[in-house]
Amino acid sequence: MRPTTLCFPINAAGEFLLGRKKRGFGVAKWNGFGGKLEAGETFRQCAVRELREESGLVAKEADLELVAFLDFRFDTHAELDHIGYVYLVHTWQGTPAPTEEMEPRWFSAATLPYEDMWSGDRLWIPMLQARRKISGTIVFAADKESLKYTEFTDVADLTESDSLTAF
Ligand SMILES: Nc1nc2c([nH]c(=O)n2[C@H]2C[C@H](O)[C@@H](COP(=O)(O)OP(=O)(O)OP(=O)(O)O)O2)c(=O)[nH]1
Repeated sequence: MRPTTLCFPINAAGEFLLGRKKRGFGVAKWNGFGGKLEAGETFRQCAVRELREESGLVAKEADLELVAFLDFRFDTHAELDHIGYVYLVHTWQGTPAPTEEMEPRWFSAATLPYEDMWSGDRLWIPMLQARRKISGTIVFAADKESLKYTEFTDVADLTESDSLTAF
């Protein structure tokens, strides 16, 4: 699968904006806003575009704080393997609006709906809430849902890799 981006808008109260996905990969799950890189796009361009398309929020590339690099692997479905860059978004224009793809809602840090999120999220999202920057590997089992293996490393600094935009 193509490389992906994922944005989590955070408001002044520290709440996370999540959207409940109405279609596609991860349907019915709550998640941040993101999707696959399009040809010729940089990761930040993709992140800004997906955030706007899925939540209605308009952010500038410079307002995205890169906080994680995640390597998603599928034990028995290698065609689904992909990487993702994760951003926190502190500044934007507009207000969250439901779209045909996503229904947005604010959640306090302590009440994220992990039971209706990707199964690895409860492991790494709290690291981001603790203001850590991480690089991680998440291996899903044959059911494409449960976790087979995870590994997370703190990193001092993160930069998008240009080589990953060639696909
Ligand atoms: N929180 C979380 N997000 C994940 C995980 N795995 C994973 O791909 N994502 C994110 C990365 C992307 O933002 C999104 C997958 O991309 P997508 O299928 O929605 O891409 P898209 O919008 O371009 O595709 P589509 O709607 O046209 O099918 O899900 C995970 O384990 N946890």
